[in-house]
Amino acid sequence: MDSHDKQTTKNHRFTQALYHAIHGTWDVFSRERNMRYHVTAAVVAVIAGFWFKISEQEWLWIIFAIFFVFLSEFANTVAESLTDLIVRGRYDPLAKRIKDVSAGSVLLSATFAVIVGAIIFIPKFF
Ligand SMILES: Nc1ncnc2c1ncn2[C@@H]1O[C@H](COP(=O)(O)OP(=O)(O)OP(=O)(O)O)[C@@H](O)[C@H]1O
Repeated sequence: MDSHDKQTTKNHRFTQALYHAIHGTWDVFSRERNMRYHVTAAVVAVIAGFWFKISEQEWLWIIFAIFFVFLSEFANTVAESLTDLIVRGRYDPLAKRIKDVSAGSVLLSATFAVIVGAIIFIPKFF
Protein backbone atom coordinates (compact mmCIF):
# COMPACT_ATOMS: atom_id res chain seq x y z
CA MET A 1 0.00 0.00 0.00
CA ASP A 2 1.61 3.32 -1.05
CA SER A 3 0.84 6.85 0.15
CA HIS A 4 -1.85 7.24 -2.55
CA ASP A 5 -3.95 4.53 -0.85
CA LYS A 6 -4.09 6.44 2.45
CA GLN A 7 -5.52 9.62 0.94
CA THR A 8 -8.88 10.65 2.44
CA THR A 9 -9.13 14.16 0.96
CA LYS A 10 -10.54 15.16 -2.43
CA ASN A 11 -8.42 14.73 -5.57
CA HIS A 12 -6.72 18.02 -6.42
CA ARG A 13 -5.51 17.16 -9.92
CA PHE A 14 -7.09 15.38 -12.88
CA THR A 15 -4.13 12.96 -12.98
CA GLN A 16 -4.74 12.07 -9.33
CA ALA A 17 -8.42 11.33 -10.06
CA LEU A 18 -7.41 9.32 -13.14
CA TYR A 19 -4.92 7.30 -11.08
CA HIS A 20 -7.64 6.32 -8.58
CA ALA A 21 -10.15 5.53 -11.33
CA ILE A 22 -7.63 3.24 -13.07
CA HIS A 23 -6.76 1.65 -9.72
CA GLY A 24 -10.46 0.96 -9.06
CA THR A 25 -10.97 -0.44 -12.56
CA TRP A 26 -7.97 -2.76 -12.19
CA ASP A 27 -9.24 -3.84 -8.76
CA VAL A 28 -12.54 -5.10 -10.19
CA PHE A 29 -10.97 -6.75 -13.26
CA SER A 30 -8.25 -8.50 -11.23
CA ARG A 31 -10.17 -9.51 -8.09
CA GLU A 32 -13.77 -10.26 -9.08
CA ARG A 33 -14.12 -13.94 -10.07
CA ASN A 34 -17.18 -13.31 -12.30
CA MET A 35 -15.26 -10.64 -14.23
CA ARG A 36 -13.10 -13.43 -15.75
CA TYR A 37 -16.23 -14.99 -17.29
CA HIS A 38 -17.43 -11.60 -18.55
CA VAL A 39 -14.03 -10.80 -20.11
CA THR A 40 -13.84 -14.27 -21.72
CA ALA A 41 -17.33 -13.85 -23.19
CA ALA A 42 -16.43 -10.34 -24.43
CA VAL A 43 -13.24 -11.59 -26.13
CA VAL A 44 -15.19 -14.44 -27.81
CA ALA A 45 -17.84 -11.94 -29.02
CA VAL A 46 -15.19 -9.56 -30.43
CA ILE A 47 -13.33 -12.41 -32.23
CA ALA A 48 -16.67 -13.66 -33.63
CA GLY A 49 -17.48 -10.09 -34.70
CA PHE A 50 -14.27 -9.86 -36.75
CA TRP A 51 -14.70 -13.43 -38.06
CA PHE A 52 -18.24 -12.82 -39.34
CA LYS A 53 -17.47 -9.23 -40.42
CA ILE A 54 -20.52 -7.85 -38.59
CA SER A 55 -21.97 -4.45 -39.52
CA GLU A 56 -21.30 -1.14 -37.76
CA GLN A 57 -24.71 -1.26 -36.10
CA GLU A 58 -24.11 -4.82 -34.90
CA TRP A 59 -20.73 -3.72 -33.43
CA LEU A 60 -22.51 -0.96 -31.50
CA TRP A 61 -24.90 -3.48 -29.94
CA ILE A 62 -22.04 -5.86 -29.04
CA ILE A 63 -19.97 -3.02 -27.51
CA PHE A 64 -23.02 -1.74 -25.62
CA ALA A 65 -23.75 -5.24 -24.24
CA ILE A 66 -20.10 -5.72 -23.17
CA PHE A 67 -19.92 -2.37 -21.32
CA PHE A 68 -23.39 -2.89 -19.82
CA VAL A 69 -22.27 -6.19 -18.24
CA PHE A 70 -18.95 -4.68 -17.05
CA LEU A 71 -20.76 -1.70 -15.50
CA SER A 72 -23.29 -3.91 -13.72
CA GLU A 73 -20.40 -5.97 -12.26
CA PHE A 74 -18.77 -2.72 -11.06
CA ALA A 75 -22.05 -1.61 -9.42
CA ASN A 76 -22.40 -5.07 -7.86
CA THR A 77 -18.88 -4.80 -6.42
CA VAL A 78 -19.69 -1.36 -4.95
CA ALA A 79 -22.92 -2.69 -3.38
CA GLU A 80 -21.14 -5.74 -1.92
CA SER A 81 -18.23 -3.69 -0.56
CA LEU A 82 -20.54 -1.08 1.03
CA THR A 83 -22.60 -3.87 2.58
CA ASP A 84 -19.49 -5.60 3.97
CA LEU A 85 -18.23 -2.24 5.28
CA ILE A 86 -21.48 -1.73 7.21
CA VAL A 87 -22.24 -5.24 8.52
CA ARG A 88 -18.61 -6.32 9.12
CA GLY A 89 -19.35 -10.06 8.82
CA ARG A 90 -22.60 -9.96 10.81
CA TYR A 91 -25.65 -11.70 9.30
CA ASP A 92 -28.34 -9.19 8.34
CA PRO A 93 -31.45 -9.91 6.22
CA LEU A 94 -31.06 -6.47 4.56
CA ALA A 95 -27.44 -7.27 3.66
CA LYS A 96 -28.70 -10.50 2.08
CA ARG A 97 -31.35 -8.54 0.13
CA ILE A 98 -28.82 -6.00 -1.14
CA LYS A 99 -26.34 -8.66 -2.26
CA ASP A 100 -28.99 -10.92 -3.83
CA VAL A 101 -30.68 -8.06 -5.72
CA SER A 102 -27.31 -6.72 -6.84
CA ALA A 103 -26.28 -10.18 -8.09
CA GLY A 104 -29.65 -10.33 -9.86
CA SER A 105 -28.84 -7.13 -11.76
CA VAL A 106 -25.63 -8.74 -13.08
CA LEU A 107 -27.63 -11.82 -14.10
CA LEU A 108 -30.11 -9.60 -15.99
CA SER A 109 -27.37 -7.69 -17.82
CA ALA A 110 -25.59 -10.95 -18.75
CA THR A 111 -28.90 -12.35 -20.05
CA PHE A 112 -29.32 -9.20 -22.15
CA ALA A 113 -25.80 -9.71 -23.59
CA VAL A 114 -26.55 -13.36 -24.44
CA ILE A 115 -29.77 -12.30 -26.24
CA VAL A 116 -27.88 -9.62 -28.22
CA GLY A 117 -25.17 -12.16 -29.14
CA ALA A 118 -27.77 -14.75 -30.16
CA ILE A 119 -29.71 -12.29 -32.37
CA ILE A 120 -26.51 -11.19 -34.14
CA PHE A 121 -24.54 -14.45 -34.43
CA ILE A 122 -27.07 -17.31 -34.70
CA PRO A 123 -28.29 -16.23 -38.20
CA LYS A 124 -24.63 -16.04 -39.39
CA PHE A 125 -24.20 -19.79 -38.83
CA PHE A 126 -26.91 -20.58 -41.41
N1 LIG B 1 -23.68 -10.16 5.86
C1 LIG B 1 -24.56 -10.95 5.23
N2 LIG B 1 -25.82 -11.10 5.72
C2 LIG B 1 -26.72 -11.89 5.10
N3 LIG B 1 -26.47 -12.60 3.96
C3 LIG B 1 -25.25 -12.49 3.42
C4 LIG B 1 -24.23 -11.67 4.01
N4 LIG B 1 -23.10 -11.73 3.24
C5 LIG B 1 -23.43 -12.55 2.23
N5 LIG B 1 -24.69 -13.01 2.33
C6 LIG B 1 -25.36 -13.96 1.41
O1 LIG B 1 -24.36 -14.76 0.80
C7 LIG B 1 -24.41 -14.58 -0.62
C8 LIG B 1 -23.00 -14.59 -1.15
O2 LIG B 1 -22.29 -13.48 -0.62
P1 LIG B 1 -21.07 -12.85 -1.38
O3 LIG B 1 -20.59 -11.69 -0.59
O4 LIG B 1 -20.08 -13.93 -1.68
O5 LIG B 1 -21.78 -12.35 -2.69
P2 LIG B 1 -21.59 -12.90 -4.18
O6 LIG B 1 -22.69 -12.24 -4.97
O7 LIG B 1 -21.54 -14.39 -4.20
O8 LIG B 1 -20.19 -12.30 -4.48
P3 LIG B 1 -19.40 -12.28 -5.88
O9 LIG B 1 -20.16 -11.32 -6.78
O10 LIG B 1 -18.05 -11.77 -5.48
O11 LIG B 1 -19.43 -13.71 -6.38
C9 LIG B 1 -25.16 -13.27 -0.85
O12 LIG B 1 -25.80 -13.23 -2.10
C10 LIG B 1 -26.15 -13.28 0.32
O13 LIG B 1 -27.29 -14.09 0.00
